[in-house]
Amino acid sequence: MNLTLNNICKKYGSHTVLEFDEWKINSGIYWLKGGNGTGKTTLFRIISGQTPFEGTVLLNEINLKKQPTNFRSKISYAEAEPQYPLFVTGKELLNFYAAIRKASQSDIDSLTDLFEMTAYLNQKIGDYSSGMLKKLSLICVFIGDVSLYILDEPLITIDTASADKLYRLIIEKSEQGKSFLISSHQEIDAAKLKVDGVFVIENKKVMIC
Ligand SMILES: Nc1ncnc2c1ncn2[C@@H]1O[C@H](COP(=O)(O)OP(=O)(O)OP(=O)(O)O)[C@@H](O)[C@H]1O
Repeated sequence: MNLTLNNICKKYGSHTVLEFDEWKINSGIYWLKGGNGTGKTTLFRIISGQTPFEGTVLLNEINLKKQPTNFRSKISYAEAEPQYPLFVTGKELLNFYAAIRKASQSDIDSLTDLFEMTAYLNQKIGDYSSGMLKKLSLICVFIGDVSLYILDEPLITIDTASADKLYRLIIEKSEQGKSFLISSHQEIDAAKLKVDGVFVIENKKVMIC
């Protein structure tokens, strides 16, 4: 995996949030640190094709702006605060993801079992607790086969046991050659997950820590 961002500028109105010439990463697990409002979510939204920006984003030479469908099929993005229609059940949402990403039922079953969500799949999402909703979003992000997983604050609201399961899943996927970009305010437990690089956004630029 090779992700390259060039000549990036992102503004909300007249407020410039990101402005840098180049940022590159190769395969690995990367942690994006930083205080509130530094632009982590904005960076993730740019890379996952969720917000307009000036500049170029390439994943394995696939240009986000020129080949958006191909590009997006290589990335799976989990938002910090996932929002889904409240009137659908967990199962309906997962079936939708499975159809789009051509995943097998057995893959979904093993993810729902892992995060102990199988018993709640027939409930409407509106009845889920915030931790259950977060776990459902983590299951969604792991459905299908992509090159790069982008996890925005994956540890918020989930319990320690679920965090440990998430760490193990990240390691397993990484051993299969998948890459991760993870933002977290909480320290990532180095004994449980070894990262290949730590970055921070400072003065609108992504810097290595
Ligand atoms: N849709 C938007 N419209 C206007 N300003 C925005 C929008 N989204 C983000 N911003 C602003 O851009 C800046 C960066 O926000 P962003 O959410 O990317 O930061 P963050 O590092 O993810 O923050 P946090 O850690 O608090 O989630 C902030 O000043 C924020 O107010």
